Amino acid sequence: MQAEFHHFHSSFSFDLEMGGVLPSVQLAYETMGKLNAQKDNVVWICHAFTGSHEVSDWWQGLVGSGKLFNPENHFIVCCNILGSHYGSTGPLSTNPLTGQPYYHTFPNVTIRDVVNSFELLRKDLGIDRIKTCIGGSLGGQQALEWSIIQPDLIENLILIATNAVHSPWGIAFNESQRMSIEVDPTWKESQPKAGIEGMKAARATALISYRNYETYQITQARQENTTGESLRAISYQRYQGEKLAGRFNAYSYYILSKMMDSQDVGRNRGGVIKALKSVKSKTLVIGIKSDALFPIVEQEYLAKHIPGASFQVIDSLYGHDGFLIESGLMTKAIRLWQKLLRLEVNPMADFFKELEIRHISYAS
Ligand SMILES: CC(=O)SCCNC(=O)CCNC(=O)[C@H](O)C(C)(C)COP(=O)(O)OP(=O)(O)OC[C@H]1O[C@@H](n2cnc3c(N)ncnc32)[C@H](O)[C@@H]1OP(=O)(O)O
Ligand SMILES: N[C@@H](CCO)C(=O)O
Repeated sequence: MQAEFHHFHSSFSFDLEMGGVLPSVQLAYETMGKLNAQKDNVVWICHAFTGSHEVSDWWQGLVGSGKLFNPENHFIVCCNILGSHYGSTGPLSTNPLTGQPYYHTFPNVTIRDVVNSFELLRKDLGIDRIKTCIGGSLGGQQALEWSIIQPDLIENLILIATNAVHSPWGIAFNESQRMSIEVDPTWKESQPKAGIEGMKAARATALISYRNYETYQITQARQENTTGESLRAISYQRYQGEKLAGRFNAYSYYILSKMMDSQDVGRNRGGVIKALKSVKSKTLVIGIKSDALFPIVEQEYLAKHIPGASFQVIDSLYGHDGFLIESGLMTKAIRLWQKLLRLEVNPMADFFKELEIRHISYAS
């Protein structure tokens, strides 16, 4: 079944959490399958940092005919997030008030703003209930936030390699990447490629956090009797920067890294634990053992405080990026959870008693 691409447009001004305003909003989104008569087959997939709404492309292992999310049974929706590069309102869009691209004037957008923009699209599509909402990393931050903003909307929530509050470690990585962009002399300019060399360096730094020591040992092993520029890890870092520069812009990179930093589900809600306790969705949390950026202690924390949540760990050579790559393991984990839900079994209670000490130290 073919993916369909659409644009939603709202000509109303859209207020942002940090005080900015977008005079109008456009959202690019992909759908697969059809909304059924009962309107109970919606799967909403939230994409990550440099991803796009083209989930049929970047998550082929999970989405498609015969896959876990099958358009023959499900109505699958994935929406490009505000501030991104792929067709939703972002820094390269024209500001209708000035007739010029936003560039540096694009306002800060938080995870909550993204969820509020999804709400516009959801209502336009006539969706009253989401059967399953799933996301990894920045996408998981959106899915979690949505389940808190609208506690009766999402029946099943799947959070992968994500967190409730973005950590000082994660913020430090993001700030270091923004610093790389800022020192690019073209960053001050107002043109689509401003800061692009800085963004290449930022991506190379980010890659280190998306993978880990072991990944590089195996995929970029030193060859015997080589040194200098021919060391594999050197050309790999440079190639990855070039590759992203071919499909993204530095303004979006900057804005979306700040969006990731904004994640704190407890903000103005009486704290993180209170916010997590308000989640009513049946929840599966998946952590990746080798994730250096969103370490599994963050997913343990989610699963401990979201009522009735299940928790599964998968092993991957790819660290954090495993959520984009390990389709087989994620499918297995989700199918097992679906089976346990049918049997009404939650094997988590004893597990969390054992982890109590670690959670206390993480929360304090
Ligand atoms: C239009 C769009 O693509 S947007 C939607 C898709 N993108 C997203 O959703 C964003 C998230 N995706 C990603 O971050 C990545 O694509 C991932 C994590 C899924 C996979 O990462 P990849 O970069 O493909 O994997 P990996 O780290 O194995 O690198 C492979 C690439 O590096 C190259 N490479 C590997 N080692 C080296 C080296 N030593 N020197 C130079 N190049 C190298 C490979 O030739 C390969 O190049 P190619 O991508 O042009 O084929
Ligand atoms: N590789 C991912 C990592 C962020 O989760 C991306 O570029 O979106």
